[in-house]
Amino acid sequence: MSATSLPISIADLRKSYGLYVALDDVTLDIAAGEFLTLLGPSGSGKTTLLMALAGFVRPERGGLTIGGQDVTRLPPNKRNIGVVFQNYALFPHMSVSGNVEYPLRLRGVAKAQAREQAEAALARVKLSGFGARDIAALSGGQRQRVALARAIVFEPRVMLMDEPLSALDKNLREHMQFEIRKLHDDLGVTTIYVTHDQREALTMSDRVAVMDAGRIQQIGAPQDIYREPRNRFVAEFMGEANIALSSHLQGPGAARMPRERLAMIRAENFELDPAGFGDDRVEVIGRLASKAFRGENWLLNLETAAGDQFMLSIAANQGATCGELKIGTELRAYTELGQVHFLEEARIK
Ligand SMILES: Nc1ncnc2c1ncn2[C@@H]1O[C@H](COP(=O)(O)OP(=O)(O)OP(=O)(O)O)[C@@H](O)[C@H]1O
Repeated sequence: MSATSLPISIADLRKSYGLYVALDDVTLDIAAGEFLTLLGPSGSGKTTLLMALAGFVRPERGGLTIGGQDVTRLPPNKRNIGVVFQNYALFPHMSVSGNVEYPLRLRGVAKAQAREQAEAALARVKLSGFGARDIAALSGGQRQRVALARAIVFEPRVMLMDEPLSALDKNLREHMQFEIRKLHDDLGVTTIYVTHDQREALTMSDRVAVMDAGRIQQIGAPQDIYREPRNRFVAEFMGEANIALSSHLQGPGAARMPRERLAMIRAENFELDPAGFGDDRVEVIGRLASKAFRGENWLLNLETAAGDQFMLSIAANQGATCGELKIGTELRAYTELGQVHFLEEARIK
């Protein structure tokens, strides 16, 4: 954690557009130096929350503090926050250094000093020597780096990033996920990152806040949220979740489950081979409705007599026979009681 990183506190923040409540009394504390991701579907309020923090959206009620200072009524340029948007928002008519120097020039930093700081920021994002280039002469990944350099050049206390990688192709996107995380770790600046990509959220974050309908449905470390989602919404938004009533599951393990609860089992926690399963065994019996080869795994869809659908993800190196399975075949899939997670009945309202 660097000396510049500060904690953020969001208390009962509310924002409506007409009758539509975009932020429904959001309360959230972010530790100094933390990397927190807001994850949620389109329209869940992620950008509105970020913009309220940046000062571009005015909440009707609630408060925001950064490092203990109340910033709720402070204009954006007084908040000392670095912002990176989806579409880079670079000035196309300025050079790379012109773009990176811009926030410093706005703050009245002298030209020579600004140039020096811009060079240092460009070096941080591995763009040393690119200063004189035109923005138009850069690749998407390089432009995103310029946007990052521009956001860090004035040593902000907080960084806000709104889907900064969504315009990039998959490989570059994955590479940049690590680069951004590394930059965060080097600078130690408190970061709030917005995405609707659950894998990106799991990869990058210290904690993830899952949002739906203007509310935080769950907040926690990536592994905890993935393993122990509290409700159906979070379970289904994070990975392949099979959800069924506990009374619809079979095997000796199922007999020891609480009754009439919603049970969640991740697709990758099923196996087709019973070897190694004992008295904790939980079974699902169903007909193969469809199958798909996805490179590292096979995805099998079973339909049970009770009408439940189960997706099984069978590792390709263990599922050599999956290719031969005929649609309509009855299959028995196995997991352990320890892999069954019980949900609260519904999403938090
Ligand atoms: N200026 C506005 N006027 C009216 N409604 C708005 C305005 N800005 C946002 N909204 C509405 O508020 C809700 C939340 O929007 P927001 O942009 O915060 O969602 P999001 O989770 O960031 O979505 P996305 O992933 O699509 O960017 C949406 O239903 C949106 O239509």
